Amino acid sequence: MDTIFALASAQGKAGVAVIRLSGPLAHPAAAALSGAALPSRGMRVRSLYGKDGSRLDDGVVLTFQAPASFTGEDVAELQIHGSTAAVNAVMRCLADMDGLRLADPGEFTRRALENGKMDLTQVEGLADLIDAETEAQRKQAQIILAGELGNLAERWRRDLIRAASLLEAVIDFADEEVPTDVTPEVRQLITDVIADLHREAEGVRIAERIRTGFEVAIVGLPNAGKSTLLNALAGREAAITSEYAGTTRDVIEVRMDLEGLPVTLLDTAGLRETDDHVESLGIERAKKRAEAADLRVFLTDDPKELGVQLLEGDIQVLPKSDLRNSSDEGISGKTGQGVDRLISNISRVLGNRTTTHGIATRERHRIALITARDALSAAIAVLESGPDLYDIAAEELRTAIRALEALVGRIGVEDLLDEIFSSFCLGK
Ligand SMILES: Nc1nc2c(ncn2[C@@H]2O[C@H](COP(=O)(O)OP(=O)(O)OP(=O)(O)O)[C@@H](O)[C@H]2O)c(=O)[nH]1
Ligand SMILES: [K+]
Ligand SMILES: [Mg+2]
Repeated sequence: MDTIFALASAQGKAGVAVIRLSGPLAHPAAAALSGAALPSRGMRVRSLYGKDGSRLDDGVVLTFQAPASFTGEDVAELQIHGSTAAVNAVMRCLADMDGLRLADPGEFTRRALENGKMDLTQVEGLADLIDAETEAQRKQAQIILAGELGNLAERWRRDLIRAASLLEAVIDFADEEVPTDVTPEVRQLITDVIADLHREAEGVRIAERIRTGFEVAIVGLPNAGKSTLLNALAGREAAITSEYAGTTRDVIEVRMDLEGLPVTLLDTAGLRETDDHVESLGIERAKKRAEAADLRVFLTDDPKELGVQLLEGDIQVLPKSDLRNSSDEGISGKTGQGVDRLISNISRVLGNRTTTHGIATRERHRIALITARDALSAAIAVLESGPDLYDIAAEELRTAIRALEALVGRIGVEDLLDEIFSSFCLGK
């Protein structure tokens, strides 16, 4: 096994940079750099030296002993000054050592997976945590990273293995008297797992939104003030505004952290009949994106004049409140009036939806869950037909068990790994 190394902290200037080494030569390499032996686990303040004996930098050297490390291998971490030149000097020195090479993206985590330090869902949770920008994303990622989906899958798997072995027992003793009828227990075990799988699969859509962000479209007539509102929400001039009706054509996206929820705001072309070819293309886009969005904010006095229907949860606000008599109604992107209220309305609507989801977060999870669920439903149907078909029911159970094993990466992971790790940054 190669010993790998990489910059574990971000590129660029910083107070401290962390270079991580993992593998059989991690400790000897760190010792060679620091000019003296290191404890098998511990922390030392050391100067680091190049091959020619010149001092490269001072730092802290941490050693972790296999299997008690992130990767499960011997690991060393060099905490040095976060200077591009110092990092480069130390990295060059490591690259020159026999048996050491630069890690591929995600390779530390891949080793952790291979050494059983985490399952596949936890690897995904780690990737999500590193990508997390909002509170909701952080919390969701940490639940998965803690292994809760893996624990659930393990519990389902145990129940299904028990159900399968009860069936096998009946099959094996087909010609003899079976002491008790096992089907009620088998059916109970299976239906309980089906209910759990169903609930988790249903929750993925929302969890996926927390991961990737909710889309909120601003919709209205031309000149309603949509782009001005977008800019007020974004706190910057993301979209062109002007007194000309039909200014916005392309959909303009602004990513925001809305009270902890990741939201992509969409500014769209004003809806109207038009002979302008380009504008009508923009209006087509506006309609499509607004329809697909998780939530629509209608900036209008009357949704009917837009020819659209308000769906449950959609928000209607009266435009240009600064030009109206009653001051507490409506919104003004120009003065900022009502903008905070709109933000809390959006996050309340989206927040209400996020309370229902479970632990599974990805389309990959959903596919594994429904594959298992459908196999179990088939097993239940077959069970009704009596003992002759128990072997078919048992086969359906094994299909479900395999799907759960794939979920946590116990089987069939190789083809998935490259895809998952391609999203990892170097040094992770
Ligand atoms: N008084 C007032 N004027 C506004 C407000 N919002 C926008 N305006 C003005 O109304 C005009 C249109 O604003 P935009 O933000 O470009 O409107 P829009 O809905 O994006 O227009 P299109 O992209 O053409 O559909 C501009 O002259 C803005 O300065 C507001 O809240 N109050
Ligand atoms: K305009
Ligand atoms: Mg506009």
